[in-house]
Amino acid sequence: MSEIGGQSPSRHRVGFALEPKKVQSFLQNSLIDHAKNHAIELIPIDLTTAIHQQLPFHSIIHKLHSPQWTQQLRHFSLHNPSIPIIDPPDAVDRLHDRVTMLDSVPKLSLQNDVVSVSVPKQAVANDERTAIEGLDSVNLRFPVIAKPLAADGSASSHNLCLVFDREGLKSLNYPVVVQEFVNHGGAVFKIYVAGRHVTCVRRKSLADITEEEIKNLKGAVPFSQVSNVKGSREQEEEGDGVEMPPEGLVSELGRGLREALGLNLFNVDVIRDANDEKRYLVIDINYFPGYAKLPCYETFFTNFLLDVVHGKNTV
Ligand SMILES: O=P(O)(O)O[C@@H]1[C@@H](OP(=O)(O)O)[C@H](OP(=O)(O)O)[C@H](O)[C@H](OP(=O)(O)O)[C@H]1OP(=O)(O)O
Ligand SMILES: Nc1ncnc2c1ncn2[C@@H]1O[C@H](COP(=O)(O)OP(=O)(O)O)[C@@H](O)[C@H]1O
Ligand SMILES: [Mg+2]
Ligand SMILES: [Mg+2]
Repeated sequence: MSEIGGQSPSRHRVGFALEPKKVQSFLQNSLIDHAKNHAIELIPIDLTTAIHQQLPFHSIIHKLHSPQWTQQLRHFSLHNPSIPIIDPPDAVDRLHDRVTMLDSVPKLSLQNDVVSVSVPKQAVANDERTAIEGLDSVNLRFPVIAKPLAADGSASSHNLCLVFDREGLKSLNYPVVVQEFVNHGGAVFKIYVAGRHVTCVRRKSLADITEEEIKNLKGAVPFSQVSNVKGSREQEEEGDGVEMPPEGLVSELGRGLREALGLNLFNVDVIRDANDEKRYLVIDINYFPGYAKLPCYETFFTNFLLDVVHGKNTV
């Protein structure tokens, strides 16, 4: 466990401003101990007390959504310009909107003979009418996936729907992004970035939708229920047997997005089109995601913190 009192002056103290749930899932003893072995102390910031009263910190990492917190952080940063805030709140904000989060991807122009990286066709809709207009404007056909425009960490921001026809557009909680649904073999690749460190894992995803299902399914199906819909197929755990993306793609995408977004701590959800194995699509980017789910997250994250300690490689 971290020592709050009596820390040696040579220790680098990192303050973490996180929801209690995230403190529990992320700041595990195994990480705290591993970092401590490298002279780094990880300290949860007490959110009920001003930050300056909890000094010294040599750097601050944060994932909190309230405007009051952001204001407090900006104020603190203004008066303590030598303490790095990882990452800048304005850059983090860009990930809280499902359109702006993907803006950088096409600008990276990641394509060659073997792979291309893009985003699914999509349009923003404020109501049923603008949804229909939006789908027309980008030449999208059903089925589509509807995602809340705000990706602000609220439970509702993860309530997604598959929409099979116009009728299904009636029941959505607007504003949403209506997005091309791409069959991708039931596996999503999650690329985790922590500064210059990048790694990729494969996870279970939505099952593909068959032509038969497209003919038979109607309305809107909230995600959590998709696997219960009659006719939808079983999928393998964790997308077993699905080939991983090339390493070059993983590192280039991680590095390129880190620079373009001006962020150190995020992950990227990527799928591969089941009908075109060259076509990779970025569908989601999350700020300070669940690193603890990575194998050896203690080493992965501490290596990033060591870069911070040595003042290198933060964007
Ligand atoms: O809690 P976890 O470990 O599942 O992490 C969540 C992430 O899971 P992942 O690492 O991508 O598998 C999760 O990623 P997804 O959006 O599910 O792809 C989010 O980043 C989530 O944060 P928020 O609710 O959007 O603020 C993350 O939740 P918080 O832990 O930040 O609340
Ligand atoms: N365009 C898409 N085509 C096919 N499946 C998708 C698409 N977008 C999302 N999904 C599926 O929905 C899941 C959740 O979508 P995502 O955009 O990552 O939202 P969240 O922020 O809630 O994780 C993905 O992991 C994937 O299984
Ligand atoms: Mg996701
Ligand atoms: Mg997300």
